[in-house]
Amino acid sequence: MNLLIYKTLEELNQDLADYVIKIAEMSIEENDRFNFVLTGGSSPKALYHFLATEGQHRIDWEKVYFFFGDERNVPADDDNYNGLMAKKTILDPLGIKEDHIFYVDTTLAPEKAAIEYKKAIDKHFNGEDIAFDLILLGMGDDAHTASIFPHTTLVKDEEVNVASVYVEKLDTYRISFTAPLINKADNVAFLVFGENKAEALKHVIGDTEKNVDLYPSQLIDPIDGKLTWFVDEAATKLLED
Ligand SMILES: O=C1O[C@H](COP(=O)(O)O)[C@@H](O)[C@H](O)[C@H]1O
Repeated sequence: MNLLIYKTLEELNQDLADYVIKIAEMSIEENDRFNFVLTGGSSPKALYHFLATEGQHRIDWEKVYFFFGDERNVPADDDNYNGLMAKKTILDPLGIKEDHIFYVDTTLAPEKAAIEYKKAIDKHFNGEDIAFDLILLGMGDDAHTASIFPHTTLVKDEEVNVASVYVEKLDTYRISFTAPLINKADNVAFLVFGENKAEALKHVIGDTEKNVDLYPSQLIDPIDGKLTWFVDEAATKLLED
């Protein structure tokens, strides 16, 4: 595990954008495509804007396929739909074609949406091992990542899959990659900043004994891939040296 700590958000996003571009270049050189899983929520907006502006001419974006590590069970035109946030901040600005974007179909019931999403992934990988080139993840202040929330069925899900999950504290369904699917990726990067994430980060990174039911982000540990944390100083405030 590699922990990178930044003084400012600008430095963090600049470095993370460079890291995304570097992995994209390597993937395109090796496989002529880059399979990139986006994270949702509010944290990645500035990074996506950065990639769509400063990163615009640095790689061939036509060779990039975009996926979502989790989705909220809301219509595609709802502001909470992760796909809409990505559409506005990175996909439309870069002119990404629809057939390179794998949105979660929330017109379907959550369970069916998850099944169909996994089917679309299987089809894209065409029998090859499903190892994404890069999965970006955020982390909530309750230590959830993707939509693997504390004390939910997803914490114990051992299948390499996309699953639907009922999140009691939000009284809503989510559709999410399982931890085993995330852990098959070649590269996983967490983007975490802000003082409100400090308590969760302290446990996720700092605890010697794991409690994944309470801190689901502890489940992320790529089997053969690399895990990198991009965090700001505020989020590391409670970490011991
Ligand atoms: O609900 C979600 O939350 C996490 C963290 O979001 P943030 O707003 O604190 O950045 C996010 O990673 C996940 O994709 C999203 O659906």
